[in-house]
Amino acid sequence: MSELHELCYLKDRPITEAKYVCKLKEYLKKGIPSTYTIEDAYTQEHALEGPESKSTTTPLHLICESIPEDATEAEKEAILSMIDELFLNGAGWCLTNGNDETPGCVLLRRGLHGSSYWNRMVDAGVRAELLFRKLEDPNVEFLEYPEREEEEEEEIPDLVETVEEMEEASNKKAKQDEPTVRDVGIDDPSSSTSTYLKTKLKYQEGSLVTDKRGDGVMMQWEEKLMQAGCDSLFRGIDNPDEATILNLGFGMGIIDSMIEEKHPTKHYICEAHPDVLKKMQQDGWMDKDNVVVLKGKWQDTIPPLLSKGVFFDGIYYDTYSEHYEDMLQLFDLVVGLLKPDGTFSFFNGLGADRLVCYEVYKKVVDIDLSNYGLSVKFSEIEPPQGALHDEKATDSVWKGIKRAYWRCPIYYHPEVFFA
Ligand SMILES: C[S@@+](CC[C@H](N)C(=O)[O-])C[C@H]1O[C@@H](n2cnc3c(N)ncnc32)[C@H](O)[C@@H]1O
Repeated sequence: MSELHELCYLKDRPITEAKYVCKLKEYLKKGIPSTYTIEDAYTQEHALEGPESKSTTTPLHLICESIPEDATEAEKEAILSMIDELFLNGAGWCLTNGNDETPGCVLLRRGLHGSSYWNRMVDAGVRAELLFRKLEDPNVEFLEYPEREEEEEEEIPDLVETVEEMEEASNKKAKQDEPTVRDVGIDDPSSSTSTYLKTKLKYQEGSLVTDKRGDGVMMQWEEKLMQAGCDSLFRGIDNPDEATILNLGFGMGIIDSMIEEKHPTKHYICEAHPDVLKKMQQDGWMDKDNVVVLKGKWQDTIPPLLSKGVFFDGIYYDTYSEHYEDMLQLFDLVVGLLKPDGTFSFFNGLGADRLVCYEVYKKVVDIDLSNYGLSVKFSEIEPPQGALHDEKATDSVWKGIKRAYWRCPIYYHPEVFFA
């Protein structure tokens, strides 16, 4: 094990600035990467060759694992400085160790959710996500690093990755981690809309799933979340008989049935999948006087409404196989279609496969909406216990479903309105 890793075990108490932060800065200045893992150190120490280890126990993981329960205020400050220093030097907030835990997950397991350490992880995630967006933006030009003078060159240990390598690695990781609106797996054919729309669907007891793989598109256990969504759409309306509502994504029609119970004047439903449209036809949705079914992708059917003078009291968004980028495009339409006192809400599954990512996206969404003069308020809803259990548990809601798309102990229900 390297000296850097030894330091991050925080064994020598009290933990002080002089003993720990200064030493850490020294190691980082020497060129030891902030992402140097104990697995890398082992491989180097034993001069091993072979495939690189996939698990990455970084210095941040070690610190999060080692924070003493009885740390004094001064010690906490020193530990936070160490975390800051690591982030300043490119440490990864979402790298996972052998137990598939990010540093934030380690804190959560240790009961440190909501602590200052936890907030540091979330803030680093938000910064990384916003920076990644800039790196991807073709309109942003980056200055080249100036060539260093020969004589100035210091000897750097061969552990150091080049800036390009570090950027490339972090970009690759960030792309993989870009959340979907509903968390579909990377290997899932439904992770692209065009493939999803060609995938056969099946309605079965309590869920709508893809026919062959059994991926959950929508599930009955989300009823409570849909009820919260429906209530939000009518939030600012005194008389529901004068309400115009838009729902994007019919699925099992759970939220649309709830909306209908409130008798809105006009209820627009946008749906793109042929099997879902067939079901809507069978169940009489096309024949309801107040219902307008927009057949096709919202990207095609909603923009024409902008020039038709249609405005909504409530807009709900819950699709499948779409990414956060799609949602950003939707915000352009929402600002044009929402009445000044209207409410926009959405199924919030952004990053919902781990709490730290979920909280990062909670902040990112807030920042993005503020660019449109919109504010978001989140309320907390407890998902049913069975949603948190794996499919072997008797009360699991995931029985027969290929992959759970929900793993958070709390649902952050969003209500968005003009600030
Ligand atoms: C998770 S379900 C919606 C569930 C719904 N909230 C409910 O209460 O039952 C997602 C729905 O969005 C539809 N969808 C996916 N992409 C779409 C798009 N680009 N435009 C319109 N509908 C889409 C899917 O076919 C699916 O019916």
